[in-house]
Amino acid sequence: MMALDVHDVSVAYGGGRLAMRQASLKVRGGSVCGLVGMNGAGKSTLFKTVMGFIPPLRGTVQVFEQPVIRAQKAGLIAYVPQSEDVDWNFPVSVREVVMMGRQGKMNWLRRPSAIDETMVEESLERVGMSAFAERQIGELSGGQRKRAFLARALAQDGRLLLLDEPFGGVDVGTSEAIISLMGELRREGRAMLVSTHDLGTLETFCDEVALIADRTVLLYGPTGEVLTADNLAATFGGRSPLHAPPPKQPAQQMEARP
Ligand SMILES: Nc1ncnc2c1ncn2[C@@H]1O[C@H](COP(=O)(O)OP(=O)(O)OP(=O)(O)O)[C@@H](O)[C@H]1O
Repeated sequence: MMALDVHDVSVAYGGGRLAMRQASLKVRGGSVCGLVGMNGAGKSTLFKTVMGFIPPLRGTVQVFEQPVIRAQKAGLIAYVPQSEDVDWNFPVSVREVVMMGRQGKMNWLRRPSAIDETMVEESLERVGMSAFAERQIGELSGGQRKRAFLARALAQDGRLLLLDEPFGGVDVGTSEAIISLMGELRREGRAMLVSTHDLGTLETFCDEVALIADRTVLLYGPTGEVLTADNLAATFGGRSPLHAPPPKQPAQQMEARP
């Protein structure tokens, strides 16, 4: 089943300039799609559109074959924000953050059930954060902060996970733990859209990659096919970060040498 189907979507903030134009992208259930592009290319805008924060001016977004609003209400979409988007001074413990993932599933009294409690404990355990459950979020390291918000997404039990730069500022151990967790989630049939600036690791965890440039999806498809020098040059404005630039001297000049 298609977990995410973005079809011909254009959006604008506050009715101004287009921040996303005619973008299309599909992500299957049980797969990971990497999202790469320069700063300002439109990755966060795509996330916000998929979460239903910005209504498209044109086009459609479907999550597990439902309109976004319905998918959100059903708790199908879980979001792991960029660290910059979180107020780390907010007085809340790790366990409380993870419990927030259960809110959509609680009754009107908002009192956690035994299932909610179990899901929270299991999620903390899965990301190796049980020992930090009572810690205030402002007192965590960068990697621990990521793990806490990953646990919140796990507790929510979403089927489409949006991870905004999960590898930003984390050490090798945490990066490996996140990649291994993504493998488990993929085997459970969940889908993931993962934005990253770390092109070197894309092939280790992505089934597919979407290249975002100039506020649209330039291209998406199987990782090996998409990550060519030409495609990366088109995405990063001729400055492909994976490959060295071509030699400056034209071939003819070299032939003329003795
Ligand atoms: N709140 C906003 N109001 C108006 N324009 C915005 C807003 N947020 C982003 N934009 C514009 O929309 C375009 C896409 O920005 P977006 O934040 O989606 O890029 P990004 O790929 O996530 O960049 P980064 O890698 O820097 O996070 C940019 O031209 C940006 O200036």
